[in-house]
Amino acid sequence: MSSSDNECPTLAPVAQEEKAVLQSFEDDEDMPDLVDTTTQPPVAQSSTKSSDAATAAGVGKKIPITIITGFLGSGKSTLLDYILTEKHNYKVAVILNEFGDTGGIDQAMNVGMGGEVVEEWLELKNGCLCCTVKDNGVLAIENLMKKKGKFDYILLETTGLADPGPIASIFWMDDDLGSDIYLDGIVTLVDSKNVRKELELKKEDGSLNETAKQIAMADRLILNKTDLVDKKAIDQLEEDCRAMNGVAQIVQTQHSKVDLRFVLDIAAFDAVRAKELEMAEAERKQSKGSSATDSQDHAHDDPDHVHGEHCNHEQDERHDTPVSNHLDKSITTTTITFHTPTVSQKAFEHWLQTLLWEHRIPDSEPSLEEETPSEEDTANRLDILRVKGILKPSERPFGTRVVVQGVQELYDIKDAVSTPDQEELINAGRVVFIGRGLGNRQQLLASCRLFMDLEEGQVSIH
Ligand SMILES: Nc1nc2c(ncn2[C@@H]2O[C@H](COP(=O)(O)OP(=O)(O)OP(=O)(O)O)[C@@H](O)[C@H]2O)c(=O)[nH]1
Repeated sequence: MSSSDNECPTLAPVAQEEKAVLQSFEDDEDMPDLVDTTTQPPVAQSSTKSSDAATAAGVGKKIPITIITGFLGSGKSTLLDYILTEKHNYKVAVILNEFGDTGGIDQAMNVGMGGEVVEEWLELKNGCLCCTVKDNGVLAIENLMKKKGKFDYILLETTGLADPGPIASIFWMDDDLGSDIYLDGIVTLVDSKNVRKELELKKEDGSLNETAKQIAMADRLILNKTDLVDKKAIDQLEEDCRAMNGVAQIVQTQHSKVDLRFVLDIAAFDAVRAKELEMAEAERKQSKGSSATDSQDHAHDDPDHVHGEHCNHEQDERHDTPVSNHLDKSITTTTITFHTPTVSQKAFEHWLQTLLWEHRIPDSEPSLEEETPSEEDTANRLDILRVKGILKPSERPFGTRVVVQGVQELYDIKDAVSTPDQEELINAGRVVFIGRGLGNRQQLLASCRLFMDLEEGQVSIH
């Protein structure tokens, strides 16, 4: 499937829903068995179209994994619960990626509820499934994969304090795992009532906080708990989220109830279409337009604005609800479009590597590796959280298209499998960057032209 499709694919009916939940284990050797926790009668579905993954329940087929993330209390467990009790044609294995030892049981008890009590689950040792415990995490998944054939979808719920980047990279980049599973997408729950406060939480080292990263890296954003905010505020929140992440599809909901096609089997890391990226850009522009009008007489637009007695807009109901334009404005989405038949992949990668690895927009000057970064450097530091694009490399036979994917410092370029859309036939491609420090677009454009040896007009930025 293509994530660019406006309509998500429909899932086939199931003869028997089977939920595979894993029991907890104390060490890496003690791998749990998959257990059936539910046997429920089939419910008629609206379609009979089957997904590739769903029909690939046997050995030798890749299994999709969806990462479900979001800040504490945003509704991740509620979503898991909802997915597991809804009808679909997947036999789902759930991984709870816990942090610390207090929340695990509560969360595990939330999993797989459908009237029944789930008695067994997998709680990954050492909590956070990030770089420091990557090997354990990989081992756990490898062991899990030995049970292949008993399930055909993996849902991984992160802790609310997780940076989804390292977790995603495990499943996206690990060569051993890569043969068995693929990262289908990152789904981020947003607590519509509290997200603005969460985004204000500062990290001591000046790095981006987890909520910001979770929103920026999402393929799907679920604005949850809309019952706790008024409609105007939730619409504003959607606009603000789109300004941060212009490529994620966004839905508003309560109690994490979403069409399962919105979150499962979205192939976000495979199917990238130029048209889709262009649509994201158009939506973003629309959002900006309405925000600009809105902010003309509204001091909330000032990132340093603090609400208080001096506020001259007490009538604004947003004072009682999440207030507009207080999402992390340092994170933006920027789109580069190449208006040439092809571009050099080698040159592009060179440029991309500097952006991602040196955390700066390169000009002709190389960085001084040994130099301790000043406060100003830290403030201006480029932090690209997500890259998504499609290119036609000049080094390849004409017409060949490649998909560019990046999560934090990792990136991957592989051949596109989708048929080209009109946009891809016309130009050499389009790449979207989401991150902090992308505000100076002219500098970014100049840097791109320099590295890729492009004339004015051969590349544009939005
Ligand atoms: N009012 C309201 N409450 C909700 C909604 N969605 C979830 N909740 C409640 O919010 C609380 C937290 O939801 P969870 O699903 O446990 O959130 P979580 O993200 O898994 O939380 P952590 O495990 O702490 O990170 C629970 O009491 C839910 O019942 C909603 O749309 N509206």
